[in-house]
Amino acid sequence: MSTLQPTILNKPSERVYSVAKVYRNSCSSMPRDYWDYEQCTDFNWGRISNYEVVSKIGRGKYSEVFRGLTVKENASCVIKVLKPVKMKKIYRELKILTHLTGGANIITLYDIVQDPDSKIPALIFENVDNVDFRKLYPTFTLSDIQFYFSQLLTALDYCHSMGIMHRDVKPQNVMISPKERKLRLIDWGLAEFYHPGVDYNVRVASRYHKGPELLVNLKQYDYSLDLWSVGCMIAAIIFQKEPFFKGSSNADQLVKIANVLGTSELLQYLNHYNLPLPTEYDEILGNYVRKPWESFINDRNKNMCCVEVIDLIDNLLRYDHQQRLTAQEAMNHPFFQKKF
Ligand SMILES: Nc1ncnc2c1ncn2[C@@H]1O[C@H](COP(=O)(O)OP(=O)(O)OP(=O)(O)O)[C@@H](O)[C@H]1O
Repeated sequence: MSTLQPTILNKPSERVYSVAKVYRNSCSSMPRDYWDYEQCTDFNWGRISNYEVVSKIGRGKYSEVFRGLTVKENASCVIKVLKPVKMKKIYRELKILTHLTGGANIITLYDIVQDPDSKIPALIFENVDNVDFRKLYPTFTLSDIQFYFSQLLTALDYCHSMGIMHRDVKPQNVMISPKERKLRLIDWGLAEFYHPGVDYNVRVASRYHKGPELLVNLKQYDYSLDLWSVGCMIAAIIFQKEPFFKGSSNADQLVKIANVLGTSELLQYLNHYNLPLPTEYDEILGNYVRKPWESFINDRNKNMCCVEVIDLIDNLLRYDHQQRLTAQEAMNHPFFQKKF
């Protein structure tokens, strides 16, 4: 076996100002090949001839996705053909998926195959008969929200416990088949291994679901980033405002957040971690007073706005990532205990 070189993947920053409240040593307690997707890249490749493309279902930034069939069993599957990106990113997604597959409500990875000529990898997944969230979410009762979000939080608690942050939680990445009452968290292409004190790239997640930490360039973020995105999803459904924070650019996204959570509270957050407000906000950030959640209640959504769900939203949509509920705390929140 060749000796592994030192790596920056788990190298803490010179100034460590924030570490995860939970599961901070999940990766360090595992052998190096668990998290080192740069130097430990042995995978069991399957045979591409075992799968057949049926029709196209989607096109993402990083892939083309097809509905497919397994040749032997004639069973349905999903084939995600990756676009040419850095091998490092591909290996990261493959490694993370091989660790997480089999976890509750995590999309199951059946196989990884490679086109023999182009060497382009394709991932073979279980199929979910997803109903588009724009059609599905408006039909949700509080009991449905309770059911599906406890499923989503279970998936997140599992990946966090395995030392992995998803970093792109949004409705488009949560497949739901209401007929089977099945939820699967998909798209692990931006997911990353968590190591305490490491500076991460803040250019992750999709604009409307980006946590404030990403928008203020706080690089030592952790699993709690995913809980912000969950908060955005729940708030959007409850208040019938999709998406809940609709920024027209990354900078405007933070302005939209400050408009609700307040400007002085944002400055307090930055102050707490001794970080400057990036200069791009100088001209655009107004002095907003925090809005009470009740101000989002109206005649159309009032039946959804129970005290417990508002309190859950309040405890997820916190500037300070360390003050947000963890996935496990969220699952134990009174909203999930209530009988509807
Ligand atoms: N297992 C699956 N079952 C059903 N549909 C799926 C499945 N996997 C992916 N899809 C569909 O394909 C789309 C793209 O998949 P995915 O998000 O994994 O690709 P991506 O290239 O990383 O996308 P993005 O640009 O949004 O990051 C999904 O939004 C979904 O509509």
